[in-house]
Amino acid sequence: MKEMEKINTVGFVTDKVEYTKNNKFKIVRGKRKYLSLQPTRRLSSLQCIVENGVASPNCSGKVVDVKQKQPLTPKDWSVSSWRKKPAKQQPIYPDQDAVEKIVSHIKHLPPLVQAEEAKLLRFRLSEVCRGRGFVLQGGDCAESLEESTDGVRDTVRALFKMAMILMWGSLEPVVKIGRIGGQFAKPRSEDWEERDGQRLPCYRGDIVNGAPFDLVSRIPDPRRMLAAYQHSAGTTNLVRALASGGFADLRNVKSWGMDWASNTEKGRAYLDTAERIEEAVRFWETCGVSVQDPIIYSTEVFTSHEALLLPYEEALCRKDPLTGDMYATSGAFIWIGERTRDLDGAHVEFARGVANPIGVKVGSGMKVDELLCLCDILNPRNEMGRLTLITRMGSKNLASKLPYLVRALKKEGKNVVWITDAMHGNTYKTSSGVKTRSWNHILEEVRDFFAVHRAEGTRAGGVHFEMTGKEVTECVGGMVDLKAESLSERYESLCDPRLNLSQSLELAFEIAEILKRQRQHS
Ligand SMILES: O=C[C@H](O)[C@H](O)COP(=O)(O)O
Ligand SMILES: C=C(OP(=O)(O)O)C(=O)O
Ligand SMILES: [Mn+2]
Repeated sequence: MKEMEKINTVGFVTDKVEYTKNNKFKIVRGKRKYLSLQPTRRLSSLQCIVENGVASPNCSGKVVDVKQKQPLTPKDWSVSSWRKKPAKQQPIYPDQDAVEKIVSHIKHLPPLVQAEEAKLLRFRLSEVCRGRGFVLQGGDCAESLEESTDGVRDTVRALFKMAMILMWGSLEPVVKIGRIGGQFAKPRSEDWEERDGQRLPCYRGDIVNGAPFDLVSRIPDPRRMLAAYQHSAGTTNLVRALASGGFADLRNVKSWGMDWASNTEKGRAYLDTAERIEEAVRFWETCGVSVQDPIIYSTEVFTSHEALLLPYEEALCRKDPLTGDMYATSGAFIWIGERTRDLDGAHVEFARGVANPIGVKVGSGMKVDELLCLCDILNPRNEMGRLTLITRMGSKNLASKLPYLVRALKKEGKNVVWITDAMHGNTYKTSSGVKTRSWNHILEEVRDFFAVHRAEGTRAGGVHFEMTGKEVTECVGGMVDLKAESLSERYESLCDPRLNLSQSLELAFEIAEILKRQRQHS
């Protein structure tokens, strides 16, 4: 048996391993050290990360000497333990038996994502937590069951373009997470909606009821859970297909839809950056790295949604045969919303038992003690990559409210990824009652988020947007200078206003600048 010092892995080396026959290896000393700054997706047969005695996702080597694994799913938890807790924001279905019938049916359907995808994302997020990489999470506020293939493709491609811009600025990997393939359930401020004297239940997302303002549409219908499952299956499949081949034509900046940029000096600077990205890709092609190479044309995009509708989430929990842990297979990443993050509530109870990477929205009312408790409940082993905190405080509040939280978590040594949702704290209604957000407020909140982390010596780990690849007219401002009067021209969102493609790209260029400055000063 040959002893080897250091095996290069995705980003780690094990101190010492022993080769056994058939290219299997065992860890002699379990300590891991970070080795490479450039995690790679392409692993050779002997490359592997060992965490908790379990080989990493994508690992084709085999660990023969595993340490006793501690289960990620706690013993005092079950897929239905949330039912004993108060569950906010759940629809009131007229026929509960029909709900349970659909739920039992979904329990027997294939998972939408594999545990391996959730594990891989957890690893990617652990890298961000260690200070390597940046998260880009984005997509619709509320997905539609009527969304077309083109709509999904446009959003994913918008995410790709934004990610390329951010990578250019940060020179770090960008972890792409779509609000896609399951973002169908919406928490609402009001239970009822009134129009012209008629009062109906509010719209709670296509998985619950229909958006049209009529009684039939607004009555919660459990069959929609099945429809949402099927739509999510198709969307997730499309996202995977795009991820494995959708990058190729994006090396041509002309296909980015950046006509809006050519009229101003700032816009021309963006175009210049875009052209430099194109040149960089061409340079590598000249060096012999083919565009057919997966490293150029393939990438990773993970699915995510708010785990709000608990009977549906329960129905899609599956045990990972490799580890025995339970995973929410409705999406790779799930989060708990601002309205349902009560410490003793059903949503926190559900999320604490699944082994996925999870997120929690953090509004300006979050108390330090409350957040520390959430960290303890949701990440009792304080593992990197498990917990992402998504601030959504609004441009008026973030600079004054976030520092206390960041400082307290740093002091307690809590391992979290901080990202900012610069949308939900910035919503307002125009004088004619249309929900909108201003591009300037969004950028302001992002800037403050970076500034707070810089001042506290912590890491701004990413951004979260409601956005689409279409040129909708839902948020005001940006270089296209969208005015409140124009919002009705193409307002398509089923719930909150999204950034359109040009507003999203413009924001990505601004964030890339921040990341670049940060890199140059570090
Ligand atoms: O997406 C988030 C919430 O569901 C949304 O902001 C709620 O909107 P409302 O305040 O109009 O109910
Ligand atoms: C409901 C959402 O946000 P929040 O919980 O932050 O209001 C959302 O992101 O869709
Ligand atoms: Mn929203």
